[in-house]
Amino acid sequence: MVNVKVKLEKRSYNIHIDVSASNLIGNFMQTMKVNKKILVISDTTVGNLYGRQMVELLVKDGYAAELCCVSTGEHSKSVDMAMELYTKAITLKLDRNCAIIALGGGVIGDLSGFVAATYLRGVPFIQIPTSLLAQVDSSVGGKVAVNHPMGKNLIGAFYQPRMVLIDINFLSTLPNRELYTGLAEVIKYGMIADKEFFTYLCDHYQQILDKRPEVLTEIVRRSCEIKAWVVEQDECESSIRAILNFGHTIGHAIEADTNFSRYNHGEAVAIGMYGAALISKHLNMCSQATVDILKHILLQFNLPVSAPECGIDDLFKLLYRDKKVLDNKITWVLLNEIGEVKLCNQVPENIVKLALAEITQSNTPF
Ligand SMILES: NC(=O)c1ccc[n+]([C@@H]2O[C@H](COP(=O)([O-])OP(=O)(O)OC[C@H]3O[C@@H](n4cnc5c(N)ncnc54)[C@H](O)[C@@H]3O)[C@@H](O)[C@H]2O)c1
Ligand SMILES: O=C(O)C(=O)C[C@@H](O)[C@H](O)[C@H](O)COP(=O)(O)O
Ligand SMILES: [Zn+2]
Repeated sequence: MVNVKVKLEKRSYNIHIDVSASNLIGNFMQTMKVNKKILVISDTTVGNLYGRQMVELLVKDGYAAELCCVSTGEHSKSVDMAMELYTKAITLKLDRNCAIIALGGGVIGDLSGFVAATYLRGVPFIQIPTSLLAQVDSSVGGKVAVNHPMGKNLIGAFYQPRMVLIDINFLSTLPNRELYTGLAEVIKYGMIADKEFFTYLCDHYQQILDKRPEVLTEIVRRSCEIKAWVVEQDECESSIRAILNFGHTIGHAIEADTNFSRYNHGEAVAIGMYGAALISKHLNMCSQATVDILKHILLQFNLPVSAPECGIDDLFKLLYRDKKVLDNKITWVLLNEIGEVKLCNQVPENIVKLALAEITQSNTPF
């Protein structure tokens, strides 16, 4: 078992990573000191694959676990769905010592975490991420949220889980498209913080695409380590945590502009990272060669680098819904070189529009 610790004083927790780690759920729950009643939230896809097995493991260890599945997909990350889950929690008479477990991808983690943070003003929350994206990113760090039709994650909180339990075996059933989307966030870690890790991804791309468990374990471990290192320094994003948003300013605008349905999160972030790299190059911060290396690995992992359905002006307006906008100025996460980014709130409009023009061209179909 690989363990990564997130050190946040009283809110510190462990990330346990292993093939078959979820079999130990009962043992880990004993250490949590929570009530025997547990609500497990999943989506219908993951619930059908792993929900019953998880509930049975918990029941075997004496827990009264109830599984509640919401429909699969980004549209479940809504206030309406949170309301349905509050109703479920009230009906089950969950009290403040009863845990909520998120069993699923980032949608389930963000939605369940939001419910856990707000139901009775906060109940214990455990993440069991099943998609690569959730294992490397969304289950760690405590950002929980639902979407508003006008923008991504606009209603949310910072609420840390008590534990993250990562079972690499879950990835065996993950569709390829969802593997690629998780890889977008993995590439992000290389770009923002670790050139050596970026090189590891380039060198092992075939083993990654073949889902070799030892290589997946390594990329999950290193990603969690980088995320923990950033979050420990700035839990509520008043400074350095913003680097985890590399590619997201444009990415979230693309998601909202296409009604959260054409591109999934990682795909939109892939286009957004390419857009941010183009802005960096136009500002002479990084070289064309650096932009090309990023584009190459994105394409190698079957990720898009353009969103031809989007219009420049629509995207430009949506950029201002970013949570990093202060005094009507966008804080951009820009690239110096692979492994090093910089925050910048002085990017001229014409440079942003130049990059938006490039990423809305349809020369690289997806
Ligand atoms: N809180 C954060 O820090 C953070 C970070 C990154 C992304 N996010 C959010 O996460 C969401 C995206 O997460 P996602 O990509 O996991 O999407 P998702 O939760 O929709 O999962 C993707 C798809 O994979 C399926 N799936 C998940 N695990 C599976 C498995 N083991 N086997 C078979 N199918 C499986 C799901 O049913 C779904 O169809 C977005 O809403 C994004 O904003 C949050
Ligand atoms: O944990 C963070 O901080 C991140 O920014 C991680 C992102 O990958 C993630 O998509 C996050 O949900 C974006 O947050 P937001 O604050 O821009 O909505
Ligand atoms: Zn993200």
